[in-house]
Amino acid sequence: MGKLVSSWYKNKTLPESHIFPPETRPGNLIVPRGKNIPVIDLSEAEGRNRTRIVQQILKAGEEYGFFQVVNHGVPEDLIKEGFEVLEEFFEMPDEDKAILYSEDPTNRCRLSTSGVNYAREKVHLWRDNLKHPCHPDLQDCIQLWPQKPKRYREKVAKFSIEAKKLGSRILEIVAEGLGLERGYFGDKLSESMLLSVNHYPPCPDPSSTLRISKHCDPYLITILHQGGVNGLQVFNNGEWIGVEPLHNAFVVNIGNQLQIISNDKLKSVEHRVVTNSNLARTSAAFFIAPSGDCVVEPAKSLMGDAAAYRGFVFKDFLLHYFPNFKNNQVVMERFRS
Ligand SMILES: O=C(O)CCC(=O)C(=O)O
Ligand SMILES: [Fe+2]
Repeated sequence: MGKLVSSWYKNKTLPESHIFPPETRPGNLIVPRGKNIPVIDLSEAEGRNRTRIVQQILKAGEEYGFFQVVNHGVPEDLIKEGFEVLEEFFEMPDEDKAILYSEDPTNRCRLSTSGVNYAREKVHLWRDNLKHPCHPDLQDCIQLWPQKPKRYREKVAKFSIEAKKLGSRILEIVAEGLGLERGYFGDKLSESMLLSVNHYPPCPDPSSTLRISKHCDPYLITILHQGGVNGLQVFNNGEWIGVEPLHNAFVVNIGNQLQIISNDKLKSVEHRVVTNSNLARTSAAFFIAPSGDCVVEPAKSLMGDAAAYRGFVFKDFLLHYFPNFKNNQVVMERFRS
């Protein structure tokens, strides 16, 4: 519990345990100006401009693996109240948070620090994290969630229902763009949803550590709200580009499973989060994922001459992903045909 960055960071210099080796330090934190991931206005998705929106999303998924959506239909006050309660959670005194602290990666609802397996890490990340399921059975999942702050369950339930709806809407658009039936992703391929809340305190030496080191998300698609503080960077054409925090936007990124199902048409792209010396940052990632026993494989109609991947059971993907996530090529190579 005392290991949470938020419990000890004040008035400290960066400890040895959080200093990255030179080759993976972020070093130069300045990202090129004027380079951004596409911003897509979803208010037009249901009207006569739908085809254009479908094309924009597909193009963004092919070129960047990332895009932002605005006018997405999730009510602003619901996002605001959801975020308030998530921030309040991390501001609670240590004794209130201690009940949920765990270093066991198999724990379904847990507060932790750094990466998935603290004990096995050589260097630790500058982040604390709260993770729990929100779907398929919300009522069942809620029983696992924090009981404090008092409004946590109510506000986060509302937020996660909306995030799931938005995810389903985007997956329908993606299916349409790929020439698949609209409900292609609707069943087992998107049966689960995990909420991962990152809290990153201000850091005394941003050039030597990271909030999250470079990785691809192993799931189907991620719906992320990055709060109002920057730090998220996406690797594109040999350089890191910043993802600007836009008022009332969600960031969407293609997970490894969507790259596989699309037979490499859509790209799951590496991203990382750099630290900041004066501001704390809280972000909420909703990971939409297949059920553990779901078979994932390239869609038949997208295989062309050959399937780029063999079929596998999703839980086997995760078993291979977590020990290898630092190298996306190694992760994906195992499942290539
Ligand atoms: O904090 C962020 O903006 C991104 C977090 C992220 O990449 C993740 O949780 O997988
Ligand atoms: Fe991520």
